[in-house]
Amino acid sequence: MDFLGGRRLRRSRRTAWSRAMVRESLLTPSDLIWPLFVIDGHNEKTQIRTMPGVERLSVDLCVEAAKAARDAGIPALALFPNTPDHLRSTNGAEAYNPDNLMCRALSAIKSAVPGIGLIADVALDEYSSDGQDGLVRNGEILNDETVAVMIRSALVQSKAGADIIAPSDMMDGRVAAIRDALDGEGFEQTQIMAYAAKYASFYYGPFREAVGTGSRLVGDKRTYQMDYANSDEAMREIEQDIAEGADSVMVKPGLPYLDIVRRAKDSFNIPIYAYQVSGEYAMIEMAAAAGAIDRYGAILESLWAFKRAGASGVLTYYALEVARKLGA
Ligand SMILES: NCC(=O)CCC(=O)O
Ligand SMILES: [Mg+2]
Repeated sequence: MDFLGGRRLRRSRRTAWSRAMVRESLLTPSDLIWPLFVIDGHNEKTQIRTMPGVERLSVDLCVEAAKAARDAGIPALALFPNTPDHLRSTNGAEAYNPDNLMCRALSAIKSAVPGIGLIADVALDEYSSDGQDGLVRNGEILNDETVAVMIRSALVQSKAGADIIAPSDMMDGRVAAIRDALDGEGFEQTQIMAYAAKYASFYYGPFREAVGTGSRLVGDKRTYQMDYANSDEAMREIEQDIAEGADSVMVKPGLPYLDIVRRAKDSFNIPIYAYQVSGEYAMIEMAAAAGAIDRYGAILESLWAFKRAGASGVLTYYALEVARKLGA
């Protein structure tokens, strides 16, 4: 046969050893960040209907989960509290209660499992009775007033043991404001992982069930989260958060936004994380349960795609399962 230059590209794919030799990206346990949903109580776990296989855990069980994660080689956990209803309010004051669920989980894990990184989500949706990430006045999401509350929240979290503050709210100016406040209180070593390009996405549905905000949310988040039609704007958001002092940035959701991950990787010299969100998890689980796809094959393929796109790591509900299997 007369090939162009005689090249047979299949040659390198013929055997397992050769495929391994030419593989361009790797997936290891240290690429996986595990989100945990925290609830009140002791020895409590509750199911999340739309996230089969993921459970909300009381603080003592989060400590056990953290030990398992550490033993599997997972570098960090991302914590999300399901705040009891009676502690949610329009001003989100529970966000800066030093004894809130988030802070109790941070300090319990930090003292029992000091070797694992703790990422604390900062946004008001987990504490507000409106289900919005910011304070609401006459239907408007207030920017600067929200940032003032977030600063207080970030400080109590840092005192409780957070290693990384992760503002997920998309308010303007919050990275600089949090950096400034942390430095002023002696938390110069606390990192900021900015949810820099967070899209107003339909893929967050199951997460809202998990943290108990879905049923309260009135309207949507399109005045602060990004329009899924945009890519240039994501570069401006990332550039801004880096300028404000972010140590790393995040793109969210994950798989539908791999173009953003790749573009960010090519444009900025900073670690980029992607969040494989709850709706992505649910799609894989439900397709697999219906017999449509091979479950574990699809999971690995999805996680590898993030690495191929240039992500430094992935926040994924599959972290423990995959880290264990990769390490086995
Ligand atoms: N700050 C976290 C989210 O907003 C959603 C994540 C998910 O859907 O898994
Ligand atoms: Mg921004």
